[in-house]
Amino acid sequence: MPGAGGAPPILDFSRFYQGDLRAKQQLVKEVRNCCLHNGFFQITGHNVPIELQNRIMDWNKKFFDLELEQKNKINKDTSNTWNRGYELMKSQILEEGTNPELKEGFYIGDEISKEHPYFVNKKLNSGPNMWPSNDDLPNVTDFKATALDYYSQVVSLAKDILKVLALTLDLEETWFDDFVSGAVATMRLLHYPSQPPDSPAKLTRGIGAHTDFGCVTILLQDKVAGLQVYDYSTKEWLDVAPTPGAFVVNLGNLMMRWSNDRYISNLHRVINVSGAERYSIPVFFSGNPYYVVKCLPNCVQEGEEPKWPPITVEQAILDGYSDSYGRAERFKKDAETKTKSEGVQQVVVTEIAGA
Ligand SMILES: O=C(O)CCC(=O)C(=O)O
Ligand SMILES: [Fe+2]
Repeated sequence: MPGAGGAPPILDFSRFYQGDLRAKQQLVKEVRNCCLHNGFFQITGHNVPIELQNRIMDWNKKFFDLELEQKNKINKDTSNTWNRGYELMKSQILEEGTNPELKEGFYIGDEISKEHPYFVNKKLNSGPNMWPSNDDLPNVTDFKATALDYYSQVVSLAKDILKVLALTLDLEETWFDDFVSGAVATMRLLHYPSQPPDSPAKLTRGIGAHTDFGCVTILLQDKVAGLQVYDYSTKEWLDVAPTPGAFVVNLGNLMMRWSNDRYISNLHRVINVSGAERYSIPVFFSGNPYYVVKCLPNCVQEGEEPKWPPITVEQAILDGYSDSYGRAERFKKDAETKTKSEGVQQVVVTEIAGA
């Protein structure tokens, strides 16, 4: 039975679209098993064309092939947008005690205007997006069109996945509609350089062990492995081998809160010891920033207290980001202080993280 154990199984999502009720119920059952087991599954049979997946992955590689100086012109910290643009290597630490992560990123969201209420009110994910110039990245209009097409198709898939998730929780298929209406989502192009084989022991991560902050994440991997999911029953890290055309889907913290921890927002990480460059594209579906997520009535027994207090989507996401980027900032400051106090020019970061 898919979802009963081991690495995230591949489920055929076309059963959601086919109109065969028995097949759809079987899909719901398989998804529920995965949610209860480790909150991860993979899907094929979705409507996002493989050709579009390939095109956005090609652009991902082309973007990160630019010179650092070109990427830095659209650094996400140099604009008044939130979470849009280029993110330098080593700017985040998701796992306390590890080194700044060996990944660089590029954040893209809805192409909203400066008049949009989310931008005016500085709500989550405020745009507009930042794109390289055509001089730096020839044919950038195609990059932009491909990225936005991919983004909107994956966001639409996320909404279908939420319908299935509602059914797994014995709710109406439309239960998440208010949360979905006006939802924000963030797409992140990622590049992980290859790491030395002793990386796990040296506390070097492509991305440290973390859970995702939002509701559901839909991830596209290229051909290079490196993603691992934690298995609580065996206390082992399970590899999620890339499968052409498949998306990896995982539940985020909001889904865990809603279900009073019945569903798992699971730890995962990336350590790329493959010897090759790794690229991936997660799309984080956060939801309507104003929406308040609170324990579902059917996930709490009579007389039992919900494990989590209600929280707005916006607060939950902001907390997650500020923890992880704040940690990287503190790490840099500690490293500087240590450098000054010891009078040395270079800091061996692994020593500090392990200390
Ligand atoms: O690159 C991957 O495979 C995973 C990325 C991830 O977990 C994240 O960005 O939250
Ligand atoms: Fe993640």
